[in-house]
Amino acid sequence: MPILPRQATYRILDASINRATEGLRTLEEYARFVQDDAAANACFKSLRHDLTTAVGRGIDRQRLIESRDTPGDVGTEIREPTEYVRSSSQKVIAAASARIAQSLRVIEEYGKTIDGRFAAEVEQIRYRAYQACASLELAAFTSERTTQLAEAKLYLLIDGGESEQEYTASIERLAKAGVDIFQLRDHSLDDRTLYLRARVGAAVARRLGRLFIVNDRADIAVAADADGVHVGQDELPAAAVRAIIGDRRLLGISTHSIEQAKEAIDDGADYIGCGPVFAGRTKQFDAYVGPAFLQQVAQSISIPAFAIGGIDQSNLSEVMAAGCDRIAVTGAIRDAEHPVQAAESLKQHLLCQSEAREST
Ligand SMILES: Cc1ncc(COP(=O)(O)OP(=O)(O)O)c(N)n1
Ligand SMILES: Cc1ncsc1CCOP(=O)(O)O
Ligand SMILES: [Mg+2]
Repeated sequence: MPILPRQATYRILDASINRATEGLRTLEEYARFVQDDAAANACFKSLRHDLTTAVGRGIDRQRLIESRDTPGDVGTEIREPTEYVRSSSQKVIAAASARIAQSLRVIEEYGKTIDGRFAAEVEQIRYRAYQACASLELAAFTSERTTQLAEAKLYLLIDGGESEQEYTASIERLAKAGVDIFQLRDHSLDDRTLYLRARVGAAVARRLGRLFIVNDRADIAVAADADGVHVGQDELPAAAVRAIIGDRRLLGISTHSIEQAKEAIDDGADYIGCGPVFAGRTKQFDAYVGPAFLQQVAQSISIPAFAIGGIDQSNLSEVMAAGCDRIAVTGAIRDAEHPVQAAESLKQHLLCQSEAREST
């Protein structure tokens, strides 16, 4: 005795099979055209093919097609506003992965009422799909981070703020004003508060499509699910940081000479900080590298390099004249009368410089 009218079961199966194959195709295209990953591309293709074969063997195609009634489907009108928004390709992957998992489960469950062997075959496909989707989603996360880093111009070092609310509101305002990367650098916080601020800051930054880095503390960067960590010359060496953060998070290293910059690349840094260029109010130094170091970096360093130290609107042209169009700042924004306007203005100048360079 069927648990549902056969027609309804076939309608469910038809819709879910379409959903699953569309989701698999979405990931197949990402693996092929975005990741250039032949193995992942082949994996999704074979999942799609195996599902189609299983359906061909276990389900009567004519009944599937006959059951289709798109105009009479009460579900086609129901849409969540979020279905129309994917703020990044990584979100496309996440949505497609969820759709695949759900629809394979639906096919399996309703398939059991038609043919147990078919349901068992779909179950195996579902397990393979879980694994393949998770790998692609992780790879998408990593490549999105790298792309965001490559495009970043304005990097802001922030403290933990007066309260969590003030801190998150400030990140939101400044992200909208054009800050690409936030770094939590606050030596006054206890570990618990540092972790909590890092966690909430990383979540807010991710929602807004910005990167979030933790200063000095690889352990907190991982625990808070931040995008990476920044270390100086006297802190944990790169290999030790990598052992904690893995390959998927970003590693930034401070450099004060061209030799250190080259060493940072050899050690696997994703980006470098170059400074201190000028004297500023945030941190005092005995010596400054000046724009000459930035010029050396521009000529011979291939990874993103952020000039840091006393940079503001008054000396930005010197930094840019040295060939550097990425900066990391604190005081220029924190101490400005209007921090949002200061961020907007710095960003605008940096972008103008990059565009001018690209067009020559
Ligand atoms: C982007 C960036 N560049 C340089 C630094 C300085 O790091 P470090 O030399 O380790 O000094 P502290 O920040 O730890 O005082 C940075 N934080 N970020
Ligand atoms: C942490 C750090 N490292 C080199 S300069 C600097 C401080 C950057 O702040 P500011 O932009 O206010 O000089
Ligand atoms: Mg440090």
